[in-house]
Amino acid sequence: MVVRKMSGLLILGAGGHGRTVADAALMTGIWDRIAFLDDKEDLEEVSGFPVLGQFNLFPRFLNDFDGAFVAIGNNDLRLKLIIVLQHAGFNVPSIIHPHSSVSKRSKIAAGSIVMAGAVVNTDATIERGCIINTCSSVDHDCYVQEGVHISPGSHVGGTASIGRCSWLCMNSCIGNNRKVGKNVIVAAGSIVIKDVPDDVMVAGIPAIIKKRFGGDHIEHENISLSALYERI
Ligand SMILES: CC(=O)SCCNC(=O)CCNC(=O)[C@H](O)C(C)(C)COP(=O)(O)OP(=O)(O)OC[C@H]1O[C@@H](n2cnc3c(N)ncnc32)[C@H](O)[C@@H]1OP(=O)(O)O
Repeated sequence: MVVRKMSGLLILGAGGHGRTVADAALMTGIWDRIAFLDDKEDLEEVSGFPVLGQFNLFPRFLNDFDGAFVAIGNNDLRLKLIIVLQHAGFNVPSIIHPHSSVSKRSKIAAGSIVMAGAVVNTDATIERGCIINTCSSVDHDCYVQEGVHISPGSHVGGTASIGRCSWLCMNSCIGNNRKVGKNVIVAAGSIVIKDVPDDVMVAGIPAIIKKRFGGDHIEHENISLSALYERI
């Protein structure tokens, strides 16, 4: 008889996104024991899964779980926490929902999730800590940098690139070959037909710049674990 090894997954963030991550993880058949950490006080259980304490307790659980995953919607914070976990020695997996379609020729990096109904096409790269949310698509040869969230129903045409920590809100579209900068928000339902610079919010059809942000990017890899943790 073949006995399949199952594993425990610790999820940081017990909100709606966290519970969706738990669901996807269980659906893969790779994980069979889920527990959460969450900074909400006195939370002991969500959807039948235990909440073991607040985020800062994570080092305690290094030997109790085979993987740890960050399920926080804020792109910058999600990426920082993933880096903290990796520096602390945790295995941070990627999670691919079995009802998504992910090309064998694509790359899905650590801490990224591809949700149900999503498509990642051939030779696309999804870097660390991205959310490829429900029924979205990232087409051939795209490059999606770290910490990006592609919201439900959004589509990225072939050979486009999306910069670090950008957020494509629901039902937005990025034209093929377009470059979207870092720390960009593309508002819901917008269609991007021209390249978008860093640190802006764009909206509409065609999408135009509506807001400009400060541009406070942190080079995460170059700062120490303690410095990173202080920033969280
Ligand atoms: C599983 C899940 O649930 S994943 C979560 C998915 N969530 C989403 O996709 C969030 C969707 N929310 C949006 O798209 C919001 O509109 C946001 C986040 C972009 C709003 O950003 P804000 O900074 O609050 O924008 P604000 O309301 O100040 O609007 C600024 C300007 O953009 C315009 N604008 C905002 N959103 C849109 C939009 N979707 N389409 C067109 N124009 C828009 C406003 O009309 C305003 O224009 P004006 O300056 O000419 O008057």
